[in-house]
Amino acid sequence: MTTTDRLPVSDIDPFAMDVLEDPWATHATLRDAAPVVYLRRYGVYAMARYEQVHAALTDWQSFQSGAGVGLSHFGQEKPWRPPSLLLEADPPRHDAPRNVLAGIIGPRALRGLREQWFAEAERLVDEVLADSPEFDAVDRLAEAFPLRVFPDAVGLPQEGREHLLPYGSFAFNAFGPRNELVTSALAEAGEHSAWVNEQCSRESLSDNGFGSRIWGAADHYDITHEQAPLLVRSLLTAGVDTTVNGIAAVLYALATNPDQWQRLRETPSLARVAFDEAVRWQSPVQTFFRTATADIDLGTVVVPKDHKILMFLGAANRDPRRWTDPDRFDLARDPSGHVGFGMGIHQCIGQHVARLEAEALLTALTARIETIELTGPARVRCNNTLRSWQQVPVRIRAA
Ligand code: HEM
Ligand SMILES: O=C(O)c1ccc(-n2ccnc2)cc1
Repeated sequence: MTTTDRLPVSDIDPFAMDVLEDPWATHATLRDAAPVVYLRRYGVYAMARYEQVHAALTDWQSFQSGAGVGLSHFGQEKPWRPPSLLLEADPPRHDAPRNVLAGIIGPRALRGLREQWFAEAERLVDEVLADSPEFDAVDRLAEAFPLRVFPDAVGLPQEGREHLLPYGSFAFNAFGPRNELVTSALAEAGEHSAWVNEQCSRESLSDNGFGSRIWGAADHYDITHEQAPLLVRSLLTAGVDTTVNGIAAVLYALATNPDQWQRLRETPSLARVAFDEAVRWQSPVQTFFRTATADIDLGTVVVPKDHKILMFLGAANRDPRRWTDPDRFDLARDPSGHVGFGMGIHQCIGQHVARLEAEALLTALTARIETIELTGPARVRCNNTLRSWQQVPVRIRAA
């Protein structure tokens, strides 16, 4: 780390495979270096402390999303696909799409799905229990459950759903630099993208699902008919990979902290707290970028207009300046205020879907399983944005 005119400069590559595999030490280095560190390799300004990340997330006027929330600056290079109407938009363009989606996947809208998703979780856990007591929790639970409930809730046809995970994985890699994670998936990305785009059309979507309700919002002039397919695309991009890795995170947390698993079994109503504490502790979405709309004077540093700022959500969620014993997964903690779902006007609109899926699965598991423990090393699947799990091998003992 060197400091030129008080701006700490670093040659750290946060998108290197070894850092993506195990980011925590790099986060500590960045946090301890300074409130803002210039990453010379990418020419971006990194924030890893809770205070600065929270401030950037809640100041959309200075830290815009409209130039993209990845490394690429949409004003300087062509986006790989038409920009998101929510994630990659600022007010006022951001507002109507956000309000429409809030009405369709917000907490009230999900009430009708609770009973069905809880029943589906019980069916899945019964099936897993009927097989071997040793299995991969990523394959049998973290991937299986979201894929059982979410595509149906959107109103997708059965055919082609295998495109969802690889499409999402590519989209999350595409927020980062064009490294091997992007180039190695380019060939197949076109096919996944074509299927996803096709599902966004009105005729692809079954009645009364999230997708047809988005088209209904266009019929009521809440958004235009040109915007409707892009809103459906947001759901297809965001709706699976995120929850798969959020659920993998909470299963990994519980399998590696038996005392916390027992605490959850004694008090199953802690299921939602357990999920949010896992989102804080692992941060399934590790980073997002912003772009300076003007020279931003941060006291120690001025971020020049049009430069990218890299916000380390995962580092902020483990900042000892904000959290007591931050590296510990602890159900006694109140995790509210974590930035794992972002903060401010872009705060995750799908967090309620994610929490409901996790609550349904954890409730089914705590009722049926006495113990869950790791039987071997868990394996990370490197991704430029997601903390993604390849494998979490567990052994369970039925209750
Ligand atoms: C564990 C699961 C999830 C995590 C950790 C997560 C994380 C995040 C984060 C950090 C943001 C803020 C982005 C920013 O500030 O630039 C965000 C926004 C968003 N999320 Fe999620 N997400 C999850 C699940 C979902 C799901 C299941 C959906 C859809 C069904 C979804 C839809 C969205 C949308 C549309 C936005 C953009 C909101 C806006 O810009 O107004 N997310 N999410
Ligand atoms: O509009 C899109 O394509 C899009 C929207 C949201 C996400 N996202 C990230 C974390 N939670 C959701 C990803 C992609």
